[in-house]
Amino acid sequence: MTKILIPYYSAYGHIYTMAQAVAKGVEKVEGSTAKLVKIPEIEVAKQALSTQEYYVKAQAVQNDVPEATLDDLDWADGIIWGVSSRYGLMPAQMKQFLDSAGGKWMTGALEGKPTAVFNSTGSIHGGQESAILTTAISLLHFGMIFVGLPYGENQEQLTADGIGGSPYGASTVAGPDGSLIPNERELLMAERLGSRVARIAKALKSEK
Ligand SMILES: Cc1cc2nc3c(=O)[nH]c(=O)nc-3n(C[C@H](O)[C@H](O)[C@H](O)COP(=O)(O)O)c2cc1C
Repeated sequence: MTKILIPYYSAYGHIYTMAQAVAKGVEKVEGSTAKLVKIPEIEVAKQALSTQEYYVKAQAVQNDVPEATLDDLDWADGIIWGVSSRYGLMPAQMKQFLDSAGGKWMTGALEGKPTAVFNSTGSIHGGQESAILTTAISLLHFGMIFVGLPYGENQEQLTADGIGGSPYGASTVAGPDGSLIPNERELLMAERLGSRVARIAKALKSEK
C-alpha cells in the first residue's frame, strides 16, 4: 500500500475542501491510500479567531479530522501539504509544525519522499505562487522530492480567468471575504496533484 499523508491548516474551510479533492486523487491510484490530518491551531490564533462565526463553523466541520503528529510523517510514503497564504507565506501554524520536526531533518527521515503543496488565497495576486515556492524551500531542507503540477496534465492553467492553479501546485481563490468555494477546475487540478504524488511515491517505493 502506498501511503500519502495530507497535512493541512484551514481556518475557513477552503484548504479543507481542496484537501478532500487531493485525497480523492490519491485514492484513484491503485494501491494508494490517503490520510488527512489537520495542523494544530496555535493559541494566539485561537484567541483572535474564536470570536469569528465563520471560523468556528469551519472548525466544527473538521472536528473528526485527527491532528497531525510527527509519527504521521514517518508513516507516509509521500506528503502533500495544504497551506493557505498568510502575507504571501505559509501560516504560522504550519511553520510551527515544521519547526517541531527538527528531529526528522536531523535523521533524514523524510529524505527521498515525494512532496507537493496546495494553496488558497483571498485574492488572485495575493501570493499563491510565493506561498507554494517558499514552502518548497523548507521541504527541500528535509530532503523531499518536490512535485509540481505540469501544464500538460492541467490545461485549465492556460486561462486568463481568475482561478487557481500553477505549475507549482494546485490552488484556489477564496475571495477577499472568503465567500467563494473551490470551483470545478481548481478541484480537478487538486485531484491530479494527489494522483501525481501517489504515482511517484508508488514508483519510488517499488525500487526499494
Ligand atoms: C493573517 C492573514 C493573512 C492573510 N494573508 C493573505 C495574503 O497574503 N494573500 C491573500 O491573498 N490572502 C491572504 N489571507 C487570506 C487567506 O489566504 C484566506 O482566508 C485563505 O486562503 C482561506 O483558506 P482557508 O479557508 O482554508 O483558511 C490572509 C488571511 C489572514 C487571516
